Amino acid sequence: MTTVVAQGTFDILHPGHLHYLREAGSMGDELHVILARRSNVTHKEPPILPDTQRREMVDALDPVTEAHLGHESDIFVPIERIDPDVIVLGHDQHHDDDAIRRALADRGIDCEVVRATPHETDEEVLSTGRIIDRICEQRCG
Ligand SMILES: Cc1cc2nc3c(=O)[nH]c(=O)nc-3n(C[C@H](O)[C@H](O)[C@H](O)COP(=O)(O)O)c2cc1C
Ligand SMILES: Nc1ncnc2c1ncn2[C@@H]1O[C@H](COP(=O)(O)OP(=O)(O)OP(=O)(O)O)[C@@H](O)[C@H]1O
Repeated sequence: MTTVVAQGTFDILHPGHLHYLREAGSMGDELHVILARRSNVTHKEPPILPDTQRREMVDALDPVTEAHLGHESDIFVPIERIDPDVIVLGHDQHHDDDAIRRALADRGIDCEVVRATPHETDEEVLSTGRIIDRICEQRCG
């Protein structure tokens, strides 16, 4: 049994999220997704939707075995509980792969860290931030 972890904000869902979760899911038997707590999203605009509703939506997606709300202060607490074989970082996530590998090793967690690929399509796929910009451009006076 191979357990895979994906993670992110997942505010307003779009096909880029599905691509990432399908790819992560294809790497194992179970896919657990950790959602960033609103209080920890400080590197960009905080999510519009509440933590519980973002978790509920991701939990309902086909590739996902279970979605979990992240820890408030220590991102390795859910990892210790889930005990994954693979952590899949998003293609554009700002995390330092080697720093995560070192932190896992320091805690005695034996887990691979890999990067997902970008979603390549002919049609433009907007990120959550760009969807919100588009709503503002088209719907706000
Ligand atoms: C291995 C791993 C575990 C994480 N666990 C948590 C967590 O428990 N709580 C949390 O608020 N954020 C957690 N995060 C951070 C977010 O899921 C997300 O990666 C971060 O907010 C960056 O957002 P981005 O998707 O815009 O890059 C974790 C990230 C990684 C790489
Ligand atoms: N177009 C895409 N292709 C592949 N993966 C994507 C794409 N968009 C988002 N993801 C992945 O989905 C996960 C969650 O993304 P997240 O919701 O944090 O950001 P986002 O959708 O890019 O929006 P934002 O504009 O808020 O950064 C991340 O791992 C991210 O890399």
